[in-house]
Amino acid sequence: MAVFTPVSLDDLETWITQFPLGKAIAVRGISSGIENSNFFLTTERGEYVLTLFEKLSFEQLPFYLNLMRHLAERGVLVPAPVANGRGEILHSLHGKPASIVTRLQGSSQMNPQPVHCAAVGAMLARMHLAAEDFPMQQPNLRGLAWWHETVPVVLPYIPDEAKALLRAEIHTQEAFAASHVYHQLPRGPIHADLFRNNVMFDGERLTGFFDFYFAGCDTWLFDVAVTVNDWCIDLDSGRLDPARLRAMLASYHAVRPFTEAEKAGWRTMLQAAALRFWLSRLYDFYLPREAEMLTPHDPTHFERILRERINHPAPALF
Ligand SMILES: Nc1ncnc2c1ncn2[C@@H]1O[C@H](COP(=O)(O)OP(=O)(O)O)[C@@H](O)[C@H]1O
Ligand SMILES: N[C@@H](CCOP(=O)(O)O)C(=O)O
Repeated sequence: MAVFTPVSLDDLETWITQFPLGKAIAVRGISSGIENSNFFLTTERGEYVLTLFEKLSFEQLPFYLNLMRHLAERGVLVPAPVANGRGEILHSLHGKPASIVTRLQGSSQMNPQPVHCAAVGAMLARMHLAAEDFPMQQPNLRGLAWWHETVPVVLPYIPDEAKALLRAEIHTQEAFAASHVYHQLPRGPIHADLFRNNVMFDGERLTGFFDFYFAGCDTWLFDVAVTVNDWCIDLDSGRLDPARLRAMLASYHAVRPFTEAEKAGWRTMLQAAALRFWLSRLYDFYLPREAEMLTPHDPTHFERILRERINHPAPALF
């Protein structure tokens, strides 16, 4: 939507010399960002994305940037942070934290077919496995603790039917999180927001996952459920699309087979993933941040998905 902090070629002339990228040739603001100031940057060495972080701090960013570097080094298709001569990947520009990452080719596939879902499923499984030995720890900051804190904040704003659903679902999720099955679920760093707008395709070829700024350590199954709830549904009804669902899960399973605990927890996890985004959308809708310039996402989309997952349980996992 905006570039909040402008950057010109003049601003980069000296700053860019710390990187092995040659001279900056062009810098162009990306209008679609909502959190940060993003720029397509052309240098003598190629195409990059420059980001000035408007909200995340110098303390918060190392987890995300190091995770991207760790994944890129292991062949997972994600933007690779560019290190300066001192090996640093987090920098400062105009007083804001800043990074340069490699530019992914292509564009987001907003009308995905089974072939796209299969590619996303396989890359997601590769990502989970590649992140297994990532040494940094950060919880999923939009996980159960945040849901617990946020439910009472949004409850006063929503209609009675929605209140009942929200109360019942948070109880379901608290019981699930305390269960034996839940504690057996494999975990590690996850993307946690792998929607269609956070993946690039060049035709049918997946070129990368990006926007890792909700990443954290949580169950792999939660990541799969978040992804399925966006990629494998009919957008109007929230209903699962059997062909896209099969394609995504089969290709994930072929790389990293689902465990028995994951099979047992699958349906509840699809509900958890719907609850997560219903809650954040309710929060942004009823309690917008000061000077928020954006039209908030529609919360009822995820309320519909949650009802759908409860009333028409998904097919069993492989
Ligand atoms: N590494 C990248 N390669 C190519 N395009 C990118 C890359 N990172 C961001 N973009 C582009 O910038 C846009 C905004 O990025 P995003 O991470 O969603 O910003 P914000 O965090 O500000 O919402 C994306 O929709 C995409 O078009
Ligand atoms: N995917 C979330 C919102 C997060 O925004 P993003 O553009 O950073 O992915 C939603 O749809 O509610």
